[in-house]
Amino acid sequence: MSGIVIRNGQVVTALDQYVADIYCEGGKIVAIGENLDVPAGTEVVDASGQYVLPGGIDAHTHMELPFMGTVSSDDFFTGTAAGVAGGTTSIIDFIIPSRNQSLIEARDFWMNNAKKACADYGFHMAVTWYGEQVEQEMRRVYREDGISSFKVFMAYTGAIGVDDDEMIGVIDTAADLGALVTAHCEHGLAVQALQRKLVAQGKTAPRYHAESRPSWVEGEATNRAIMLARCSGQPIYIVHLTCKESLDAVVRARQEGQLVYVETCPQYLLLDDSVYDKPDFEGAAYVMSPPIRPKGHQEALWHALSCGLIHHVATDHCPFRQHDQKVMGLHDFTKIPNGAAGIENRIALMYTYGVATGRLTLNQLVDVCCTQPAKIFGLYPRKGAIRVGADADLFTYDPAASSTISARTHHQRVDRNIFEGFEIRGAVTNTLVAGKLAFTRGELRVERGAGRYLHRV
Ligand SMILES: NC(=O)NCCC(=O)O
Ligand SMILES: [Zn+2]
Ligand SMILES: [Zn+2]
Repeated sequence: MSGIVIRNGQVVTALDQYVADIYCEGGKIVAIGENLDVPAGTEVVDASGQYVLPGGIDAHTHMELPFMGTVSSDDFFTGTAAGVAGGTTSIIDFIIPSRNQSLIEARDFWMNNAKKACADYGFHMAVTWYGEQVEQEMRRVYREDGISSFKVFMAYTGAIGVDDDEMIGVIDTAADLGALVTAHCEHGLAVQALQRKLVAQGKTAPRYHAESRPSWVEGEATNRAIMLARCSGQPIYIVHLTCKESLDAVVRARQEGQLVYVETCPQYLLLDDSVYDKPDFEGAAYVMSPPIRPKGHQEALWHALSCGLIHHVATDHCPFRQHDQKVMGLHDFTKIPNGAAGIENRIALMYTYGVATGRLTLNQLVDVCCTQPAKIFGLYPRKGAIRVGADADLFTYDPAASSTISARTHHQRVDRNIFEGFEIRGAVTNTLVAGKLAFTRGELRVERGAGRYLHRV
């Protein structure tokens, strides 16, 4: 099998930066060094003046998710392809059974959908109800499918949300398995009460989505999730953390010696809640849960990221088209499908607004976008590393390029981009997935179904 060599790039890992060639064959990194001798016929990528990073991992995506009466608009193929265009080569998506549905039945449905992915994929298993059957099925997916992380929603009460009693059951079973519990933290009943009051007052526009889910509603649930994990002596992973109140809860727990992993997303770092005041229902594009926060929270998140309190920047990629999906909530914000796209822009945004502004080092960017998710979710050092024997998932980044984000030019299958008009410094120039050039000079060369399932035990 002929290989591929990336020549003369500045190789950047979570720890190092050095100039080297990287030779890949059979889907793996085979050699790293200066002026490597490679077999005749080897494809050459010239990365002079560019960075070479480990393929990005996005541990929070929702491809073709059935949700709020519709289905998220990127499927596993289009969503992973958009990720590849942005330097992301692996995702961890969520299997989300409906309440009372068998976890095994849901697993089969999601596994079948994901076969079309063009980049590697794993799954967290959401647990949306709890009992003896669920406990047995958690054990089964851990054993059979290497699903080593479970997710609970403290929001979405009456749909996929769980109560505290159910959450304790999930934490205890996960503890017994040595698996990690991840939590969406918002007080579900408080949100519902606020929604009812706002709608009764005729406050039905997208802005009221944010008002129905204030930061303290998230902060309370974050604190409670941490406390419930502590009762079982377990770590916990907080997904899409957005606000100071939640950070306070995390800091308290960390000071007391509890391991709390934290994830945030670019939208919470870069946008403020003025987006909900856009005219003509455009604020609906930003309806996601938790919502975009008022000014002030973003700086606190950047600080937490730069000092290592936040481990992973994921996207919560969950796109819904404006014209036929978001519009379902035109007269009632509670019916706007929650979610937005982001997988394609994550790394470029973190480079532009993190590294280029001096808030993050390049090594930190690699850490939070590539290495930490691999370590936390059982993929390291196969993923998240540039070393001999690791998967040949890599991308090159040209710091001299520039562009502007737009829904007109992105690959995500959605008609809005919540970062529309954002200036970008640098560009992803080549992405290798398992040693194959899947994106080069602006052209996607992805193969439907080429992605491999990631067993994580
Ligand atoms: N975040 C969001 O609004 N939609 C996707 C589901 C979730 O992560 O809560
Ligand atoms: Zn969530
Ligand atoms: Zn999500």
